[in-house]
Amino acid sequence: MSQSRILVVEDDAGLQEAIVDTLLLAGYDCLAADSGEAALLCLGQQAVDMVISDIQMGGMDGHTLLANLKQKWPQLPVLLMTAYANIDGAVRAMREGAIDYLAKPFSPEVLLNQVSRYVPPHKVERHTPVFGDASTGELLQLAARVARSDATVMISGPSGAGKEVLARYIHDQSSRCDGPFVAINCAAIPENMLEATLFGYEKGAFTGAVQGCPGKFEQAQGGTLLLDEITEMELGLQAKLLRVLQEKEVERLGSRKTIPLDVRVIATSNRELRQAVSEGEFREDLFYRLNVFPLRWRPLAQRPGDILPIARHLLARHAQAQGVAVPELSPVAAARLQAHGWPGNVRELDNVIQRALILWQGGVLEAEDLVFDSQELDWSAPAVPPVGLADEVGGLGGELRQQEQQIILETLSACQGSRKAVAEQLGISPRTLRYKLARMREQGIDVPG
Ligand SMILES: Nc1ncnc2c1ncn2[C@@H]1O[C@H](COP(=O)(O)OP(=O)(O)OP(=O)(O)O)[C@@H](O)[C@H]1O
Repeated sequence: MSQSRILVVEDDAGLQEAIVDTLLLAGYDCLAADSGEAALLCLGQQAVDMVISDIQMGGMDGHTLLANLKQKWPQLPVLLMTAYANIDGAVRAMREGAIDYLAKPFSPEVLLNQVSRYVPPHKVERHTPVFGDASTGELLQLAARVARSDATVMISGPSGAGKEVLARYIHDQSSRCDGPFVAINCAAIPENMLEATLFGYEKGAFTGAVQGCPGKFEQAQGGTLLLDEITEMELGLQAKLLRVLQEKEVERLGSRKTIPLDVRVIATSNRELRQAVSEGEFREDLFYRLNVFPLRWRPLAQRPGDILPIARHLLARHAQAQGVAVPELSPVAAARLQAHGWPGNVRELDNVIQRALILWQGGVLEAEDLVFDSQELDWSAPAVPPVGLADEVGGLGGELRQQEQQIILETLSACQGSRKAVAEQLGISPRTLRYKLARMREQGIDVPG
């Protein structure tokens, strides 16, 4: 989400500073000008989402500025400020197209109240996932239909395929789109903190809980909660989650008060959920509760029509962020991208594109600019890894990791792919093993399913 930007036009330096500080504290981005002329100059260089302007200023006054703004940027909301004695002028300005006015003096709350009616501090960007493959088009159509209901959705697919992107799309397509979208990665939060993070806690609920805090469920009220990598949740907590989903209410840790919930839940997993159930790692009742509408993101290589549109989208995004022109892909580079196996899916493609932009020397982006994750691991290759990758793959750390990965692969093969047996044999938790396997896949290592 990006911040909304507001231009404050006020010739009283003290008041200008106070308004800018209030808006910055509330999360807005601000520009300031001390005259109508300076405001127009500023708008010629940077886009803003709203203008707040004084009416009485030396030189160009607020009315003339408003007329100029309406001519050049008719959709731009303009809020005017005026002294009590000049309310008539403010009423005239509203007829001329100002959205509203503030009578001076006003409190910070009144200012924020007025501003937030037209522009929220953070702009919610709604994107349709980029695609070109007919099968992805069908999946997105289905997702948009499911979005209209309040059904719980379970998104499965390999790591980096875009599960979170799809979850966000469902939220954006639903009637909850103006509500919050809250994501929590169940694998990234230490097990002992996950419950408190999900359900919230009251002051004193545990050592260190110096003040009460709402959980992710409460934060997602009126919106959507994404439970990413749900299979990483331990069984005890799964039972509590099931209860919350069934009762549609939550109790913060250390509290008896139940809080009714209006939250749509989307869960994701890069594991085969049925297998996790059959291995006793995932509760069957929770599986059925979450799996009301299953959606499956296929690996990138199985939707080849998506590869080039997503690659071009990522090229444009990263080139724009770096302030460089967006390069075209040469036909050979495009064919290389199309031919690659993408074990790390879109995340791997993103890495390849970012690396390509580092190597790119202008003109068309050539096949030589593409360094695939699997090349990076090719220790016999004499090529020097690109800047920034050397620490990642070289040195003692890289060698040890390579050995560890080799051991994991050998044990996997000896245990005929049983993750449980491998974890036991290597003396690590199944969760740690899954994390390591996911990292290996991201690096392009072919991990047997
Ligand atoms: N269709 C798409 N269009 C644009 N960007 C995409 C698309 N799919 C994935 N991405 C980008 O690829 C990256 C990985 O996507 P995402 O985090 O949604 O994957 P994931 O399946 O949730 O991965 P994990 O299982 O590892 O959490 C993100 O940077 C995301 O923006």
